[in-house]
Amino acid sequence: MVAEHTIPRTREEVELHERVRTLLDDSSQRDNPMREVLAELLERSEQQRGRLEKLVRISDGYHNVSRTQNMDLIREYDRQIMRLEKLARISDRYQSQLIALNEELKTLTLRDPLTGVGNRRFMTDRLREESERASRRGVTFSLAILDIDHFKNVNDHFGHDVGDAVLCRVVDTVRSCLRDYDVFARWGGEEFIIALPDTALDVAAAVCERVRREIEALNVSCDAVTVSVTASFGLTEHIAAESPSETINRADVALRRAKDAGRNRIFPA
Ligand SMILES: Nc1nc2c(ncn2[C@@H]2O[C@H](COP(=O)(O)OP(=O)(O)OP(=O)(O)O)[C@@H](O)[C@H]2O)c(=O)[nH]1
Repeated sequence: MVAEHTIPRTREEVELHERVRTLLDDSSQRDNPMREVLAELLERSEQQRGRLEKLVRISDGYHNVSRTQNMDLIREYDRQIMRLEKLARISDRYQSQLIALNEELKTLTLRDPLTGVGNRRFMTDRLREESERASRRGVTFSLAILDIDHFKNVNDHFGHDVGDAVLCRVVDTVRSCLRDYDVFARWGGEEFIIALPDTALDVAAAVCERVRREIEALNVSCDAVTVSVTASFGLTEHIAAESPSETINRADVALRRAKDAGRNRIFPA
């Protein structure tokens, strides 16, 4: 392989080189005492040039390796950045899915799965908030416990599915009679609580009467049968400084009285 000259000669250098070569090759100059010195000088100069070219080649090689290494590092860095961006996107998605799941779980723990209304826990939380709000602002709220009459008979005569259908229709009916900010939940079995914020007993009684009448007028068709039910109500107005369970207990006593008095009626505490 012919060594590539990495240090180009200038035109003057080439000419000088040729002139010295011609002189050295000239047989008439063979006995010139300067010839030997000139030949040695040329030889030394070529060796010097050879060393310099070697140095340049090593330095170029080193430069190329380090440039390749730099390029590799930059590519690796870009790859890692892309990977990190992807991870961040996945983590964002994962986080929003977790938040949504959390919300869903929270909703599930506060909802009655059959009817879709709030459950006992939901109502307990809301009543705590409502009684705090009442004492803080000096406002009132009324609370009614609604219990479907002889519901056991519905299940016993028509089956559990019909009983479930009745529960769902009663829930829809009650909801349609309430305002958006009224609070309604299934307290357990065939028993429900209605809390009416900023509502005194007489107004609450009128709301419950409308609900009672709507339930009485219901015809629930399911599994080839049509069922009608009635409901009894124990109603009370929250007393300042009273706990939610004390309010509920008073409404419950009124409900027992409504049942004892013949059902399908509203009894105030
Ligand atoms: N289908 C159905 N029945 C339920 C559900 N939860 C409770 N029950 C039934 O509701 C009935 C309640 O019966 P009781 O407590 O004796 O009350 P009742 O028959 O309504 O009688 P009174 O309240 O005295 O008028 C029981 O038969 C329970 O099995 C439910 O989610 N679905």
